[in-house]
Order: sequence, then structure tokens, then C-alpha cells
Amino acid sequence: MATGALSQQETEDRLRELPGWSVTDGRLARTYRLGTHFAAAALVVHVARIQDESNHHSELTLGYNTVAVAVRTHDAGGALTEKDFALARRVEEIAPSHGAS
Ligand SMILES: C[C@H](O)[C@H](O)[C@H]1CNC2=NC(N)=NC(=O)C2=N1
Repeated sequence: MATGALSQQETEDRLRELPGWSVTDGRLARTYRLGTHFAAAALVVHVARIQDESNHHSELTLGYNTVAVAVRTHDAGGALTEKDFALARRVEEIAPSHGAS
């Protein structure tokens, strides 16, 4: 997958397909809310596995019934790349199975 920095327009186009996600402090980010703290912890583990599989790792913060995901590409000087959006789409696919919203 290409790891070049996305332009502002490319970033906006991709964000439109990912409701709930935003660019915050230069990172592609979303916070999920879950029914229980344990469910939130399970989502963290699932996302961690996806990240290892794809060798792309976000900041992953377990809060009180929340999970915050924030990612950028260090290998591209901290820019947003296709890898960040691919990870976000994968997380979106599995989050509902944990009751995340
Ligand atoms: C060598 C290895 O591919 C790199 O260190 C990977 C690992 N995980 C990564 N994760 C993220 N978010 N950005 C990167 O640039 C990155 N690089």
C-alpha cells in the first residue's frame, strides 16, 4: 500500500466515507462508546490484533467505557496516508460486533 502523504482534498474525500472520524491534532481519530468497561477492553484487544496483522499501530486509549483510536503514519513523517484510512475502515468493520457506537 502506498504510504505517501495524502493531500487535503484526498483526506477530506476519505473522511466523508467515515462518519464519526475526524482529523484531530494531525491524527485520524475516533472515540467509541461501549456498554461496559470490559467490552471496551475487548475492543482494544481486537484492534491491537488488527494492528499487528497490518503492521500499522494507532494510539489506543482505554477510558471509562470508551476506546479512543488515533493514528498517523510515522514512516511518512507523521502525515496521514492510505494506511491510516485502511486501519480506520477495518476498525469500523469490527466495532459494531462489540456493541461500540
Ligand atoms: C517497520 C514498521 O513497518 C514500521 O515501524 C511501522 C509499524 N507501525 C506503524 N504504525 C503507524 N501508525 N505508523 C507507522 O509509520 C508505522 N510503521
